[in-house]
Amino acid sequence: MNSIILETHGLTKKYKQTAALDQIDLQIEKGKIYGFIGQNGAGKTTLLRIVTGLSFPTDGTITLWGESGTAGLQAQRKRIGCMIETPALFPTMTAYQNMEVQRIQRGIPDRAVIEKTLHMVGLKETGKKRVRNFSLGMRQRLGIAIALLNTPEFLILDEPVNGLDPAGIVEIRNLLKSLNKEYGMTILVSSHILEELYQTASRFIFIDKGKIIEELSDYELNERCKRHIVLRTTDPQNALLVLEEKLHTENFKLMPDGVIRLYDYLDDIETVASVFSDAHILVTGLSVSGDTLENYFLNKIGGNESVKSPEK
Ligand SMILES: Nc1ncnc2c1ncn2[C@@H]1O[C@H](COP(=O)(O)OP(=O)(O)OP(=O)(O)O)[C@@H](O)[C@H]1O
Repeated sequence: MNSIILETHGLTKKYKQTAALDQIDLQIEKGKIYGFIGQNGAGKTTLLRIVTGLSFPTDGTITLWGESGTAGLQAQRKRIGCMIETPALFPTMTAYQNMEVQRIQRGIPDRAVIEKTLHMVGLKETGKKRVRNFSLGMRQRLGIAIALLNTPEFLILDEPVNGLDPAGIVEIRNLLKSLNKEYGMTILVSSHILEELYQTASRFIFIDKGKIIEELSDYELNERCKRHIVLRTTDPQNALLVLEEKLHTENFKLMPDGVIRLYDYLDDIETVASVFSDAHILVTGLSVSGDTLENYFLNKIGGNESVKSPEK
């Protein structure tokens, strides 16, 4: 099955006493956008640097498109585009001129790739405008354009929305979605703020203190963060009938453990209690649950401290 682009097993990186990465097992599938979420110092950059060959692991294996030997990895890395450090842009040059410098440095023969790539990131019309007059969002898009120069199948971006204002975040979000949708690009993008990638990624990988602590789909994340009433009864089947017949809702879900999640009546929990009492169904638990994205993230990493971006 060739849908796995990147796979790591027991990937570990130690700096003296610090384990920047601790036994990371990871799989990245073709065609998805992965949000790689973790607070500052969690290990995101370290992992991305190892995948792109800028750094080496202390232990563990890494496989790219099925290749894991040194030469094989080097060959496969040509299929990756990355923006890990802020790209060195020449402020007095235009977007095109900056791209031309990069093209020559990287020995990419086809000049037409510049126009094509600038078009992909929505910078084709910037003409003679110098980069020093670009917004931060435009500069980040130019950085992404540079990462796209080798027409990669797999794009790796480290905190591309860091420091951007909401409009800039939307620009990058739309860009990543279109690269994924129109060009089928697989994307791994890191951030220390879940909210920033929430509407972009289709899968989320949470990292904390060098360990992967959870991986889930956008659907699962939505489910966990969606506010709902948690209803426990001794008779779930009849409880569902009561919801339909007395509260006229089908907006609920019976979970495998018999708990009912009700997505209506969140502000009227007393009514819910009273219809069950009238129907003589014993309710053993009734509470409102669900989290904001930020709380979900904070709970995952087990604390409030140092999660918020110092820049914000
Ligand atoms: N060259 C290095 N020497 C020593 N320690 C390092 C080095 N690079 C990273 N670390 C440590 O490894 C850990 C992970 O750092 P990393 O940069 O990967 O985190 P991050 O999740 O990318 O956070 P940030 O967003 O702040 O870059 C941190 O404790 C960091 O201090």
